[in-house]
Amino acid sequence: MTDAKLIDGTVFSGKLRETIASRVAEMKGKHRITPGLAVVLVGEDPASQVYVRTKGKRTVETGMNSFEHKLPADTPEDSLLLLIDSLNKDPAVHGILVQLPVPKHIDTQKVIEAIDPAKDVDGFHPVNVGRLAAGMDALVPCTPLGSLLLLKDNLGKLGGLDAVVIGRSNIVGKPMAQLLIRESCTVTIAHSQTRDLPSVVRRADIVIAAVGRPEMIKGDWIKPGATVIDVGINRIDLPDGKTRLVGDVDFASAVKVAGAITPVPGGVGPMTIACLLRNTLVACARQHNLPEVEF
Ligand SMILES: Nc1nc(=O)c2c([nH]1)NC[C@@H]1CN(c3ccc(C(=O)N[C@@H](CCC(=O)O)C(=O)O)cc3)C=[N+]21
Repeated sequence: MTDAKLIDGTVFSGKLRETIASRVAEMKGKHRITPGLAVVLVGEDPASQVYVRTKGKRTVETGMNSFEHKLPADTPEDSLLLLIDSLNKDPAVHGILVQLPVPKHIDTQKVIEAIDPAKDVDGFHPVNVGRLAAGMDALVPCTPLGSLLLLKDNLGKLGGLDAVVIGRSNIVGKPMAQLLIRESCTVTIAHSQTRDLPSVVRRADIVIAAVGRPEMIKGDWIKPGATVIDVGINRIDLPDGKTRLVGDVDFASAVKVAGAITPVPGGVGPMTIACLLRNTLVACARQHNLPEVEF
């Protein structure tokens, strides 16, 4: 059998960002509105710093305003909540993202609930979680949304397909399952207590791997021809002291069996950032009662 088709998230996200940039230009030209994204980082975690820098760069490239707020690791919870309140009220800010995880002395749920749901471009606020579950217009979490766009680009209509989502987090697993239900897939959510995970995965036309365990899902778990979306981003240590990024899927064995598969890096990761910009544009349009932008 020939190897699986590679689903190129770098190329696809680049095209998506070009589309977003042209809508932003139109919004600036026609309506004199520049969409703005505020990103808040608490602490100095090096991976988070790199990631926030990339987001800021992409935001500006797309023609939007980027507002970065870097706070020390010992920032009191109250100060963070006050900053969020001021961003909620700032008319130049249409989207707010607080980089997670936040330091342990800060209550993550309190932070999420402090963000105005209309500006919650992560889609983590209970109002957006509920709206997605109820099939209403919502701001949808970026990683599941990016994964869905890749699936639709590869498979077209998803109705009737068997999808298995491995992982039940609020950030990926649960919203991913909601999106797949909305597309009329038959959805199974697997997790650490699922019995005989390999045989559950073997049923699936669509496999979404979001467990956070390096290379856990093996090729012989995959139904031949299935589409595999690897959401995992794990940095592993190599014997020579260097590090390497790997997904939750054992790529070398899965690529022999799957019909199509996302690589890590260069798969879902870049789509997450593109969808963040997409959500900022959508949020901006809604806040100004402009016609919906559809992607
Ligand atoms: N409130 C919040 N929202 C988030 O969306 C959020 C967050 N907090 N905290 C951290 C995680 C992580 N995350 C990534 C997004 C893109 C890449 C990405 O573009 N990765 C590239 C390159 C990775 C590399 O080379 O390091 C790739 O996979 O090809 C990675 C990681 C969003 N997160």
